[in-house]
Amino acid sequence: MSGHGVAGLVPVDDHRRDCLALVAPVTPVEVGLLDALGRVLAEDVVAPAPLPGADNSGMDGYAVHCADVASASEGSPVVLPVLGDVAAGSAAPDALPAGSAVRIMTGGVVPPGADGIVPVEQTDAGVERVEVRAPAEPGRFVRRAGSDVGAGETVLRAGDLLDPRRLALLTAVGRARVRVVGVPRVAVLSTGDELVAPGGALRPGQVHDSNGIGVTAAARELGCDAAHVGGVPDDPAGLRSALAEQAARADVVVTTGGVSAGAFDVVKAVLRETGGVRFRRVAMQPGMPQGLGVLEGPDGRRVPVFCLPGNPVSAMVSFEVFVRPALLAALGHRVLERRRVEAVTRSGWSSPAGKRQFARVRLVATGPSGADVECEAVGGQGSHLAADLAHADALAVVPEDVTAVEPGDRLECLVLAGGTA
Ligand SMILES: Nc1nc2c(c(=O)[nH]1)N[C@H]1C(S)=C(S)[C@@H](COP(=O)(O)OP(=O)(O)OC[C@H]3O[C@@H](n4cnc5c(N)ncnc54)[C@H](O)[C@@H]3O)O[C@H]1N2
Ligand code: MOO
Repeated sequence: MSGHGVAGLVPVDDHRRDCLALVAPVTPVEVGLLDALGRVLAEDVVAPAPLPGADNSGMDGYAVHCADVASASEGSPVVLPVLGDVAAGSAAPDALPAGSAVRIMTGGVVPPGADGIVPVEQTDAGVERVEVRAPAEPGRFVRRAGSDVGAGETVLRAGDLLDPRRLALLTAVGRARVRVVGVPRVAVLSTGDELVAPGGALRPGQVHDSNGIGVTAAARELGCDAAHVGGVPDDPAGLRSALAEQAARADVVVTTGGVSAGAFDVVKAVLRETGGVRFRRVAMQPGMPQGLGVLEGPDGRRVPVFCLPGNPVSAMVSFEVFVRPALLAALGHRVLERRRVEAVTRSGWSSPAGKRQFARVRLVATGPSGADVECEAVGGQGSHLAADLAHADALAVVPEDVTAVEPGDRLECLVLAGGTA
């Protein structure tokens, strides 16, 4: 324990570090380029040939010897015979003799000997002979071989995130497939006798299993192959067999519920028996009770398991703070953090002593340029207020030693996906 701790509570950063230590990037796989979108590159990519592959024209016009058209002007054009056409994709043209021109299109290979391009707008657009009405500058509008990428140049490195621009670059250097970090299979087990599958009719005391959908969707949003394995009743035998099944096939297991001090907190009871899972109280609100560890699968498989508290806001915020970075690390990402903005709060609220609070806030862009950000609390901070979480743009981080947030205070906010600022 470090810092201003409350006895028995594990600091948020320590728990986060322990969660990250449980995961490693998934074994790489080779995929087609469109399947690599949003994935992390698992190899360095070297361009085998230069880009462009040859000197080519940057304009539709005529390739010429610049010396031939040095005197050309509107009033006194130079007339040259046109020996042929070079389109983008045409075979490499023959050398251009002095005193002649070829019609060339953007991307067409500049014939050897030609050292400049006259754009078609500065000519009469002739087909057999052309009237050139302006001089050409040597090298102007010629896109040199290798000016974009040199042969042997490393264009992307292992660890780079593949976005559309990078997929286009990989294609340009000749790739159709690429090695990327694999996708973790994430199994989400929500637990509780009171849970009813989405859309099911509720008897008094029952709730719809919103954590199952919320946590599974949050894992999918990152790019994981996540499945909601179902609401598991508070029955030790049933939970044991559900966990054993997932330990045999999943790469990461996430449970929700059953980790506090209740008489039926079955996740804690069952996983404590295995010895591979620790339960602790983390110095945060919401999300105090947490479990983490490893499930032993067949053939020595070791599957990280994260046990999140059942309260709906606690489950989602715990995912955000602990599981999201761990899954991003499994996906090979370098950046594991949400974007942070500093915001001046318009409203005040209380925060528990000795706990880092992740408060649901709405962000408001202010100032003449909209670059300043203010925030205000969305509703209360109770762990059952799931609608407020759904309406929040960000989680404001209230430090452990702050018990009252006052209007005008400056807070660091983790910007959530779909937020407006
Ligand atoms: N005596 C104590 N009671 C509680 C403590 C404590 O330290 N001592 N901690 C509280 C805190 S903090 C939290 S957070 C919760 C965590 O409880 P569990 O992880 O054991 O979760 P459950 O008891 O199973 O459920 C809590 C709450 O959340 C609802 N829930 C559960 N799963 C779902 C789901 N999949 N979808 C929607 N809602 C769900 C459940 O119905 C309960 O209302 O414990 C406090 N208590
Ligand atoms: O700390 Mo529990 O996670 O809110 O209410």
